[in-house]
Amino acid sequence: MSFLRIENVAKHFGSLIAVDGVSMSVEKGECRAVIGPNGAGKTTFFNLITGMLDLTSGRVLLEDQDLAGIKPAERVRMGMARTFQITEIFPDLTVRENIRIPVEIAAGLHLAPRVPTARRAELRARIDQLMEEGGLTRIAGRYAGELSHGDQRACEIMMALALNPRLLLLDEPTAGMGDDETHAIARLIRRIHRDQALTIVLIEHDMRVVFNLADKITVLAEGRPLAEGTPAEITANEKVQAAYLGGAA
Ligand SMILES: Nc1ncnc2c1ncn2[C@@H]1O[C@H](COP(=O)(O)OP(=O)(O)OP(=O)(O)O)[C@@H](O)[C@H]1O
Repeated sequence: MSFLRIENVAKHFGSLIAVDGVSMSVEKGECRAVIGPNGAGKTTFFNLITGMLDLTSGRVLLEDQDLAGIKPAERVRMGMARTFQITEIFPDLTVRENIRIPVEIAAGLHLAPRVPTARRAELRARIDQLMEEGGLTRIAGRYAGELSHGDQRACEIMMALALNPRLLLLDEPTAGMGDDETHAIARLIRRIHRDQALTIVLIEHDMRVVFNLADKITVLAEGRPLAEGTPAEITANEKVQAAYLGGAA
């Protein structure tokens, strides 16, 4: 049984076919990269997995459970967390306040009028732990909106992790970053993947990051599956070279 199984999914927007017959099986603990030229359907494919878009056809199964009809918020409760191409954090809150929100949600205490003292200490410890793991402790009191792009992304990733996901979906985690920030985020993702044996699916344009992190790669082109394999197999694949790595991106 694959942890996440996508069966022949399609998404049509009127006459435009954004995703056309894509299947993918991801094993527990795997880091899978989804790559492809601009407009290949990667983000649409993600939105079909998280339930933000309804499928035109096909099936998405998490641990053999068909997710048809299950809303995005419920999928988060089932252990699916994601980050977005454009970072989604609260700019007017500090880093610590940002992390506190999903920690409270995960504990079932968000906006609770009274939090028992014992649980308050437990929440504080969890927030501290997440900030430490994300390299955020040094900037805990800074407003998120004032941070560098890389620190904002690290904050967003740790917010997703605060929900205790079993599957983490990352949409272009290094988009718009310079070399140093890209390396820092790639290191963070590798550490999370290794330490927590988390299943990760990421869309990524930076091939150094993809080849560094991914156990397997799925290549999309014009909404269709083009190839799937290990980084070495994808590098050697002539169809991929022609359609993508050759410069079409
Ligand atoms: N809500 C929508 N309505 C209509 N068309 C859409 C919608 N979302 C995406 N599309 C179209 O579907 C196709 C695939 O888009 P998508 O954003 O999934 O590609 P992508 O591979 O993620 O691209 P990029 O790498 O540029 O982010 C594109 O032609 C896009 O214009």
